[in-house]
Amino acid sequence: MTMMVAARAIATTTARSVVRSTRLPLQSPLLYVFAERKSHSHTLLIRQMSSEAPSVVTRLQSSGLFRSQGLIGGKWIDAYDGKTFKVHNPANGEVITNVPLMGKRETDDAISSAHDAFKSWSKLTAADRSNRLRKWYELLIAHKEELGQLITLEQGKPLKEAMGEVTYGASFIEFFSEEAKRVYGDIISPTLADRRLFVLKQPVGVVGVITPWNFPLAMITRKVGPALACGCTVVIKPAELTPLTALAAAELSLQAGIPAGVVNVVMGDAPAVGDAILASSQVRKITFTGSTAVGKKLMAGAAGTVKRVSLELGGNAPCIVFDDADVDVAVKGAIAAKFRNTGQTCVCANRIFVQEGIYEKFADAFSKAVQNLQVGDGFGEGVSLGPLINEAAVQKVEKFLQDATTKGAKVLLGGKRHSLGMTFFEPTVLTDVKNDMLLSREEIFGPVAPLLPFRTEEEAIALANDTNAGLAAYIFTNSIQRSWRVTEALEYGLVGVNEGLISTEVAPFGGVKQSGLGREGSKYGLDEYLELKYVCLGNMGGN
Ligand SMILES: NC(=O)c1ccc[n+]([C@@H]2O[C@H](COP(=O)([O-])OP(=O)(O)OC[C@H]3O[C@@H](n4cnc5c(N)ncnc54)[C@H](O)[C@@H]3O)[C@@H](O)[C@H]2O)c1
Ligand SMILES: O=CCCC(=O)O
Repeated sequence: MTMMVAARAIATTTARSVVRSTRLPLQSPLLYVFAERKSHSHTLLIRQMSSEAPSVVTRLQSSGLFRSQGLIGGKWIDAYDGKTFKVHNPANGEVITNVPLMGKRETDDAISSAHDAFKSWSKLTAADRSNRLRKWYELLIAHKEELGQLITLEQGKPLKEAMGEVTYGASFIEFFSEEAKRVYGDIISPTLADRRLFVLKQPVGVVGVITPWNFPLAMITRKVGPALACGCTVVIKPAELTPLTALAAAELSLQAGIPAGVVNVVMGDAPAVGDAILASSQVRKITFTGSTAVGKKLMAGAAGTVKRVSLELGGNAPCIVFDDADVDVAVKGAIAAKFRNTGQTCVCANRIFVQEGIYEKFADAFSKAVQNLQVGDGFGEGVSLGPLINEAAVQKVEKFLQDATTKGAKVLLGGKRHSLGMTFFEPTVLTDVKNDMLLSREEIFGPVAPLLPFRTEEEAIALANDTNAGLAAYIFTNSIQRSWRVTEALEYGLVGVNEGLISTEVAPFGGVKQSGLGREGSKYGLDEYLELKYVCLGNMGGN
């Protein structure tokens, strides 16, 4: 089918594809490696949530996980001046609750609590810390449904995907409960006979943890798991758009026997909280996930007290489909890499490069698969794309689309706000995109898939690397030689070969260039929270 015919066929089915559907999109690859495998009880839960959405908050309240205060030194606290801010449901704009608008004073107290707690937490045996982390993991899993509901409520992602995030987020606590027991030092061969040389590994101290809204649980646990495993204590500042999941997870940490003060949560005035964390010499490390712009500010701010810094920043992932690829595999992988969390993921495919020989075939198959993505309230049955997080996010997508179409890109599917209103956006496919358009230079963070044609392998590599970002990249090819050649040439921290969803707790996650510093998850994730202390034991020939 030619591109024009494909576009017409797609246009006639667009309306059907974007309304709330009662049909489960079994053929959709989006439902989900990260989501739980479908089960009968799971489907029932989604139906129930769909028809009883207003009672979600009541149900969460009765579970004890609906917390709407900050946590400082084990106590649930309002802002000292009583100020609050509203947390909204992005699917309908309703206010879920008010939470304290905290600033410098509350943050300073949270830091003091974490500093006090560090003295005893860091002295526990690794086995003791491990057991408490294990208990926390078990509680997170035991409350997967409530936590999933909370994520859908404040972040908007489909419930099935939200529960997948709980499993994924909890996996970091489980993994690091085990790694806690594997922090080893070293013995170095001495250069002088009467000396013995050792390397001790010790926790860095109090850690400031600043996280984004797109994964309200997993971005916290990926940092707090290794921090606590090493003996550090934390002050968490979750995103103001999604603080409720963080507070529920913190409540479960207390229930797991993690002592008061080890985990603290403050939120409200982000720059005031951030500045207090940066200014404190008691905070020895800051770990941040979020935009590159804020990451740069924090990195500069950390210089004042020479804190260690880990940064997980924005991406601009290329997804390269070579003409020797299996089209079905490439379509499935590209859909998963693009549309997870409605395109609001740092590792989302931002530019889909397709080799000339396969371009039309891929565009056609890809667009047909995108039509099957069901847009709707995350509590709705069969929904695979929720709303964007807020109006600003929609306006950014619109601006990028306008720039692209003005410069010659063509809309093959979607391209505008969804008829559901609010911040829902149609899943969109663009063809004839160029690498110098705005949406190829910056993260789209929305459900827009730009297809960019290329001729040769060298050209694809050059285009893919032509960005300041370097987080995730994806390639689709059936040639093992090409997969290695291209993987080695890509300036990225993660590469998926014939796979669009690659994040896991057991592998290192992080970017190069302006996508960040450091790695999270895996055995390497521990190093970010450990100081090396070299010890020279002298006079070994004496008494
Ligand atoms: N590399 C990764 O692992 C990864 C993972 C998820 C998201 N991200 C990136 O996060 C971005 C989306 O998240 P976002 O919009 O929440 O990012 P953001 O940078 O706006 O906010 C992230 C966090 O920083 C806080 N913040 C903002 N200004 C601050 C300041 N002056 N001082 C201290 N804290 C401040 C926010 O309140 C929030 O908690 C995207 O760029 C995405 O790529 C990266
Ligand atoms: O948005 C970034 C995190 C997503 C992931 O962990 O795969």
